[in-house]
Amino acid sequence: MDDIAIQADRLGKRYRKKWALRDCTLQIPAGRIAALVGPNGAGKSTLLHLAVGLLRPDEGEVRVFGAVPRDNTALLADIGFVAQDTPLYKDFTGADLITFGARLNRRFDTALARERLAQLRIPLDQAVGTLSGGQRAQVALTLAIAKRPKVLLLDEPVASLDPLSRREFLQALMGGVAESGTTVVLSSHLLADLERICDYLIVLQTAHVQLAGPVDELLEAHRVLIGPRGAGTPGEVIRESHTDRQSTLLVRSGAEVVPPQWTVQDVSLEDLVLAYLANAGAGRAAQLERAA
Ligand SMILES: Nc1ncnc2c1ncn2[C@@H]1O[C@H](COP(=O)(O)OP(=O)(O)OP(=O)(O)O)[C@@H](O)[C@H]1O
Repeated sequence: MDDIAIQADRLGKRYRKKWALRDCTLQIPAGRIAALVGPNGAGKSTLLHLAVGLLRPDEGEVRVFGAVPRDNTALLADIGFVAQDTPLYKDFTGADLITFGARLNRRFDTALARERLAQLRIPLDQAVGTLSGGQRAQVALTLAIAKRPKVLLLDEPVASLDPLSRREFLQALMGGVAESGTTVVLSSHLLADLERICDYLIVLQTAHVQLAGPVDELLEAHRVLIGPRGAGTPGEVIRESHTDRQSTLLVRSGAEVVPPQWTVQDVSLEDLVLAYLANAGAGRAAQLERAA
């Protein structure tokens, strides 16, 4: 189906006995900018590597625009991928890499690549191995964008950028994507950045999907309630904290009427992600305790 860019069905990847990703079922609609979040080791890079076909699943499957990436090399032209450590041929200059990119990719936009690097004042004639970490990240991102992919997978693309470059990069990404309709999946720990630009959210914790869906629907479906401790609560409690007298709850709510003793507040993306991660963490700790 063309309106679904990435579809995972019970997708799993294991290293020896340990699952890096398990039972991952999700659909990322085309044209979205999806945030992939979760703590270190949650399985974010594994999911991205499976989606680009660099890893083979041990269970289930992932499809990109309906095709299985590992079996379908033609699909690679439609996928741009920047790995976490932005690997580049270190002895090559930016100009070499642009020439290389243009030879390998039919749709490669040489002018865009040159312009972007010039704007960033990254010299085209310098070996990329001698550029700073942030500059190398920008070169890798530029090459991926210039490929004009239908799906762009970015593994922590802004981690090594300074705050201004980060903001500029994310703005450029949003602008470029809005024009071209590219679907972007971007993993990051920087929730405030993600809140500004992403309209789809995937939360991973210890190899499992905790939450996935359009950001606006997820924010709409949750709220923070503040009220007297012990009062009955409407909705499913995801996260709670208490003082002697007062409770603060993050709840998934339906159409229930909130009793008047509760004050209702909207939820931010950061509140939502942290609540689900903390909740999952508590659930896992209890499971481990029971298993011990
Ligand atoms: N090549 C490998 N061999 C063995 N275990 C691996 C390998 N690659 C990943 N793992 C394990 O799989 C799990 C998921 O790793 P992954 O790199 O996908 O996490 P991540 O969410 O991207 O983490 P981070 O935020 O630190 O980048 C981790 O427990 C990791 O140790």
